Amino acid sequence: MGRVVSGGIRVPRLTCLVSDRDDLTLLTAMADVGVDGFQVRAKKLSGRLLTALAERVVAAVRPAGATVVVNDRLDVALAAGADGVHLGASDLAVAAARRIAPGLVIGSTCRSRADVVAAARDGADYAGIGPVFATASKDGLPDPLGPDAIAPAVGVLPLVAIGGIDAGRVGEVLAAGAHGVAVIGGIWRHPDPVAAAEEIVSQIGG
Ligand SMILES: Cc1ncc(COP(=O)(O)OP(=O)(O)O)c(N)n1
Ligand SMILES: Cc1ncsc1CCOP(=O)(O)O
Ligand SMILES: [Mg+2]
Repeated sequence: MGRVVSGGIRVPRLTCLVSDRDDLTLLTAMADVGVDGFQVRAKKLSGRLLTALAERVVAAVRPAGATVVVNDRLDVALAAGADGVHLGASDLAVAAARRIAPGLVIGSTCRSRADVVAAARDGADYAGIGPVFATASKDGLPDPLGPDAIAPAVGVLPLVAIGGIDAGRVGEVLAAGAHGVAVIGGIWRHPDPVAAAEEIVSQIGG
């Protein structure tokens, strides 16, 4: 499902964000139905516990070929043997992460085409663009960008849309030019998270 974008790096089409509060026993089933990316995002865990969580996620989904990225922490991504790291505005700078880890997948949070251009210049592999829609999963974000913000940012890096995305909204963000989507509530707050993930996979198609 993921496609090679450069240097052999596959940027996932569907990234499921995973925290320590989620049912980790479902991860292998999600990977088996086609979730090709997982992001370990547990903001309150110590480095040690976050590493243990990331190792568990890697063990659960790597056999199916899914990519695992750690949110915020390059050191944890390296320690856990993850494929990459997702960096936001208050994390290590993309350029510094790229110097330290030439072979890792690096994602960068972006809110505009200018952000995406800067992320590409600094060595990012993909841009996480959002929040596209309103989200209940994170406080303190700027107003939703709306799906119309995607098209102007296309053509620099693969865009992974995030924020309020579920199976019913995947179509419009992909039509706007997003390469993929990243999801919390649309999977984990669904009564059947594996079925919800499979439905998003089917909306993305091959
Ligand atoms: C794919 C993707 N895009 C954006 C984000 C947001 O990352 P960040 O700005 O670092 O905020 P937190 O997730 O750390 O709260 C993301 N995690 N993934
Ligand atoms: C971490 C983050 N950054 C922008 S939106 C978001 C949360 C996405 O969660 P959901 O898929 O439940 O809207
Ligand atoms: Mg972050």
